[in-house]
Amino acid sequence: MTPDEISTCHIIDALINENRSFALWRIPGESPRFAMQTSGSARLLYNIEELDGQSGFVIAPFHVSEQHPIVLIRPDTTVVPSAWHNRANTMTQPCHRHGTTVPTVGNDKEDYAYRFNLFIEPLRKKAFDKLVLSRHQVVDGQPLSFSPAATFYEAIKRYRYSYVYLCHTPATGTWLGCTPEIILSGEKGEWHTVALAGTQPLQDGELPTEWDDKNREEQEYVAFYIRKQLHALGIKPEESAPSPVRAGELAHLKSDFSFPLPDNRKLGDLLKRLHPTPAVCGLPKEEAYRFIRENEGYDRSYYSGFIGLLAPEGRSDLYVNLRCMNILANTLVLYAGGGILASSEPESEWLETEAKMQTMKRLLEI
Ligand SMILES: C=C(O[C@H]1C=CC=C(C(=O)O)[C@@H]1O)C(=O)O
Repeated sequence: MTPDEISTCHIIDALINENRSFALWRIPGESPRFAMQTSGSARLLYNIEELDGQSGFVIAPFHVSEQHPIVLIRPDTTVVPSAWHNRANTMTQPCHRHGTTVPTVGNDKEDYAYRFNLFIEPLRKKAFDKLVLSRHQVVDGQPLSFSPAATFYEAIKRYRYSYVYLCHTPATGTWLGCTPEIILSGEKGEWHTVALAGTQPLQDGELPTEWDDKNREEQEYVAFYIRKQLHALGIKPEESAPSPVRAGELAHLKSDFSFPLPDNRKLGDLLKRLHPTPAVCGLPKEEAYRFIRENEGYDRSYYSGFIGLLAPEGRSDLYVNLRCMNILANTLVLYAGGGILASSEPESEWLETEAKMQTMKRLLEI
C-alpha cells in the first residue's frame, strides 16, 4: 500500500471505532468512492417501499425487523475526512466495534447436513422448485492489528469483477463484502438487473464452458422470477442468454435484463418486487421466504439483503449482499449459501458454501 492508502486506512478504521455512518465502495471497473453522514443519524426504515424517492447509501437486511432495519445513510460528505488523521495516528489499538449480535446456533457440517435434510424433503415432494440454504461461520481471535479498511483495499485488488464495499452504521455495525450480483442499477430511463446463479470453480483460472442441468435450472428459476416481476409492472425487458461470469475464484451463470422505467421515484416498489430473488431465497417466493426463516436455524441479518447507492436523480448501483462478513470486536461472522434443487447432493452443496466463504477467508489469510 502507498503511504496515502495507509493513512486513509487509519482514518477509515477510526471512523468505525467512533461509530460513524459511512460507506466505502468500488463498482467493478471504477475507482473507490466514499460517502459519510456527519450530521444527524442515518435513517431507519421498516419497509422497502419507503425507499421510493429517497437517495443515499442503503444497507437492507434479508428480513426487515426492529433488530435489522433498512438503513439509509444520507451523505453530507464524499471526501474521506482528514480531521480524524491525528486522532487515528495516535490510536494504538481498535476500540470496541459496534455491531449486531453474533448468531450462535450451528455453523458446522453436521448442522448443515441436518438443515439440508429439512430443505430437501419439501423439494422432493415438489412443494418448492428451489430453496437457498445458507450458513454462517464465526471466526474468533482477530489480531488487534486487523484493519477493515486495509481488507477493503486488498479486496478491490483481488476481486476486479465484484462490487466491493465496507460500510458502518450504528444500527448495522460493520459489514464488508465482495459481491458479483446486481439487484438494480441504472439512471434516467436505462435500468438493469441480473439473474445470477449456478456455481463452479474456475478451471485453470478460466471460465468453465460446460454447465450441467442442475446449474442451468437453478439460474433459469431466477431469470423466470425476474421476468415475471418485470412483466407484472408492464415492463418488457431485453434479456440476454445466460453466460458464465467470474466472481473471485468462482464462476456463475448470468443473464442480463435491461429495461426503461416510467418513474424513477418508484425504485423502492421495484426493489420490493425483486428482493429476495430465487438467487438467495426460492420459489414460490413467499412460501420459500417463510420456510427459510423457520428452518434455516439462524437470522441472516444483512447477508443476502442488498446494499449500495440509491440515487433516483442520478445513478443507482445496488447489489445483493453476498460473499460478505460482519466485523465485530475481535470476531468476524462470514456468510454463504447456495441454491438447492430436488436433485442436490449435500456434500457438493456444503463444498460450494465453503468455496464461497473462501472469498472472504482469502482476504484474512485464514
Ligand atoms: C447465495 C449465494 O450465492 C448465490 C449467487 C450465485 C450463485 C448461487 C448458487 O449457485 O447457489 C447463489 O444463488 C451466496 O454467495 O451466498
